[in-house]
Amino acid sequence: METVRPKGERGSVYYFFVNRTSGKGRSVEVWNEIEKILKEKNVQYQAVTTDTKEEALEILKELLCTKQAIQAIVALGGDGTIHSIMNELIGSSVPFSVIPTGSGNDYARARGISKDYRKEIEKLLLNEQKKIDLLEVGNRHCMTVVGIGFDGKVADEANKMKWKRWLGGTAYFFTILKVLLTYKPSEIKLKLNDEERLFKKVWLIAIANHAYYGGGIKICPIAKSNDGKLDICVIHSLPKWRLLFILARVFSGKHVSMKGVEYHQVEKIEVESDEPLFVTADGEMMGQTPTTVSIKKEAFHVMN
Ligand SMILES: Nc1ncnc2c1ncn2[C@@H]1O[C@H](COP(=O)(O)OP(=O)(O)OP(=O)(O)O)[C@@H](O)[C@H]1O
Repeated sequence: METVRPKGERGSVYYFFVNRTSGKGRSVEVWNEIEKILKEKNVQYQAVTTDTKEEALEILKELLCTKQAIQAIVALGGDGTIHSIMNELIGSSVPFSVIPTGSGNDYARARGISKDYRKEIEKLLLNEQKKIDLLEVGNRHCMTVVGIGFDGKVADEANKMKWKRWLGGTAYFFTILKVLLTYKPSEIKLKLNDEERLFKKVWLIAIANHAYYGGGIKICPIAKSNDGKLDICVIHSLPKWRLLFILARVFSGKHVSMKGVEYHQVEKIEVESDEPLFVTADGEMMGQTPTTVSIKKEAFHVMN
């Protein structure tokens, strides 16, 4: 860790949490460039470079306990890094920011946060803040999308893949095709706010705060994190071959008008299934159904 003094409020420090494992090891390269900019601009900062989330969260926890004046916590990583840091930060008023260096970067994609770190650092130094909604799933929070069913299985397989980080977004695409060969749809009971619905053959349920997951899949194209709503996409009652047509249109978000696709906006959803299904949030495994997801309005302070 290195500290450089100061600009802006005396004693306020920007903390950069650099996940060495995200992307293709890109975080550290990007961090080295960012550090040069911060030194040029005489910005007060500290870097925390970590190989595991446990290590990062322990340091973050200690930092939040010290009452140190924190200007912002900035993550260099992908959606998994954002997920773990956000879950630790929630409840504090410390603002969060991200420089996307992961393989999927769906949070950044949805919010228009670019990989041009120079531009993002300029924005960061303006110190403008806003509050965004989060999804609450069990005792965790999610920034982007909760995936249940087929996509939960895909995320599980993709996370196990050693070569995921070398393929980037394409990793998810290949995994989708692999899971498609064996996956069987399930019977699902949904409670959408107070309305109960039974679906006989559900392939997937996506519950979104932002539009994208899986490295650019625009599953809930109109999802926004400032509307106090969960966007829900249910894909059901289709033969397997028709899923390929949906897949072909989901990257542009045009699948929502297709047969077998239902779209809802609610504040709370409860999901029960005839057999346990994987539940993921921000691409990280959360557990299995049954589960409840609700919106937490303006629950998180962000800077970009
Ligand atoms: N601060 C951290 N330092 C080290 N490892 C972390 C940290 N936060 C999370 N991790 C772990 O690193 C893994 C990979 O990180 P991340 O998901 O950000 O990168 P990615 O998989 O390349 O990007 P994306 O999720 O956008 O596809 C996560 O699944 C998580 O277990």
